[in-house]
Amino acid sequence: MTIVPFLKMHGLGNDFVVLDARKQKLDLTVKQRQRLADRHMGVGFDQMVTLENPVSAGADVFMRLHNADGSEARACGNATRCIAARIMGEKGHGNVVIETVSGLLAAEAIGNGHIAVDMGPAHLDWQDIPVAAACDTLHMPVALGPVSDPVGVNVGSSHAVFFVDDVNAIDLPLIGPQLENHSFFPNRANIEFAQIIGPDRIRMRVWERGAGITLACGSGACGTLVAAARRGLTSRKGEVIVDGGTLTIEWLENGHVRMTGPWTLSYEGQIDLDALVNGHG
Ligand SMILES: N[C@H](CCC[C@H](N)C(=O)O)C(=O)O
Repeated sequence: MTIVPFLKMHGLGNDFVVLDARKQKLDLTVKQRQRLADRHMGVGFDQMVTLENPVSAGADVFMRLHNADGSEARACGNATRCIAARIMGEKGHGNVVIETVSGLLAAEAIGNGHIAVDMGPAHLDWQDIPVAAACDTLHMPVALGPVSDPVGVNVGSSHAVFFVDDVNAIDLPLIGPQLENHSFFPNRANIEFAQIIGPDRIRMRVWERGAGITLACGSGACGTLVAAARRGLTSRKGEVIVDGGTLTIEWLENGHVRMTGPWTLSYEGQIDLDALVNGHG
């Protein structure tokens, strides 16, 4: 038996299983993660977060991320707010630094249960997305059915943002997976569809790399605001309205992206990981 501290947390309906591996090492296989992610056989999640002891000085915790398909994710905005809130509770103060494979993320409690996170710099070069061929990421040569000409942004995770007239008219389950796995994205990509509502408001829906349709994607909201500002469609600060709620995103003058929004904890307990991931049937 491997009894592990277990949390179910949510950022605007983007849902996470949080396993605490700070006292005992956890090393799940891809198949075991997929089993845990299964909403019928396991517990279900968009991303799984494993908390580990930090490596870098100044970090309060290390956050490792995996998608529902078992693959590793390099950033997750919604999970970062959840973990920041959790670690703030542990430490008893409102400023924490979360370490990830993509770097150190500083988070701050700003009241009303909201957390602001510096998601780090928005990377815009084609090699940073990454994409298969040299291009200006402001206009990437990708098209499928009714959508074309996305903007590429890497905010720890890779995003391709397509601007559309009506996000509700997009057949996400049809074109989402084809774009995620498009040959132009050698490491796959998160795919956002964005509709400009006003100079500081964007409606966005997402097909997440490794997780499919989710109700929200924090790094995707960051990428979307940066893409819109680069195209001159919005200012550098605005609200991104996803299916699960609203995030405030600001592309700071120093090139970093600041994301502000809520978090939720719905369950706290322990699980027998062996029984759950290996199954009985
Ligand atoms: N839900 C996450 C995004 C996860 C990105 C992941 N799907 C990948 O890059 O593989 C968020 O709130 O930012």
